[in-house]
Amino acid sequence: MKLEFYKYQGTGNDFVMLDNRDSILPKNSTKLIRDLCDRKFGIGADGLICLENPENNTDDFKMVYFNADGNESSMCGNGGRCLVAFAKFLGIIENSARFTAIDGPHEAIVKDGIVSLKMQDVEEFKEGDEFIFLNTGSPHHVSFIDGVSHLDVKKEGAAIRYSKLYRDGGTNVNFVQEISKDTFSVRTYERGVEDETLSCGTGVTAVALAASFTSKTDSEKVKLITPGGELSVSFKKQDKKFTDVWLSGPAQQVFKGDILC
Ligand SMILES: N[C@@H](CCC[C@H](N)C(=O)O)C(=O)O
Repeated sequence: MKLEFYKYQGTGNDFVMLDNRDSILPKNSTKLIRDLCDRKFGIGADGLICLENPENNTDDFKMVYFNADGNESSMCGNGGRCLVAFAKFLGIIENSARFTAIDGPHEAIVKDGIVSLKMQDVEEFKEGDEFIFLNTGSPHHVSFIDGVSHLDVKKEGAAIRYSKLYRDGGTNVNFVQEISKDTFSVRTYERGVEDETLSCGTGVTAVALAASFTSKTDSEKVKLITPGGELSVSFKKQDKKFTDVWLSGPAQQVFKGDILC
């Protein structure tokens, strides 16, 4: 079988993109997706995303996300932004989009190469010993530390992801250092990739909200510096509830191809 694919990246979080409106991806493709995402034997990516037909009259398309391990997972913020750029490339949308992902409906705007994606409202925070846990479409453990650039993120992230705190579903883990009152440096260990990725959209969203929740910032627009580039998150905070949450940053097509599988 020959599969046509596109490769996208958003601040270095990279994805195989399939136009699956005609169901080109066979059902139960866990091994195939894992093989396509393999960096030595396949295309190489942190995940694979299918653009599918919308399930209602108001959406432009539907998003289905798989981690590099081949399993369907929760929301991917950078992947959602890349999918919007892909939908624009395919001529499905112009400069705005509405779509549904596993965590519910999303809106997006494309302007000057920047894709801004509206994320779900957040009002549940768990405060632990030197960490905050919240769900921004995907689960995130956020830990504010010093010396983030020297950290062994794979080792320390895996220890938290597999700890008894998160035994059932696991979690993504973000290590964060404050640079200034509205700027934070973030490195993320991603569940389902089981390694550090260059950037994580739901992760930096969690970091921005956690920084505001813990009064580390009083700004409603936060800049996040990841190893793959810069993202921003804006929101409205009312007491401990966060609404109108937008994740913004670049999303680019890297190449297209056909792969035999
Ligand atoms: N890279 C993503 C997060 C993808 C989901 C995550 N690996 C999980 O399974 O929870 C992002 O940009 O949000």
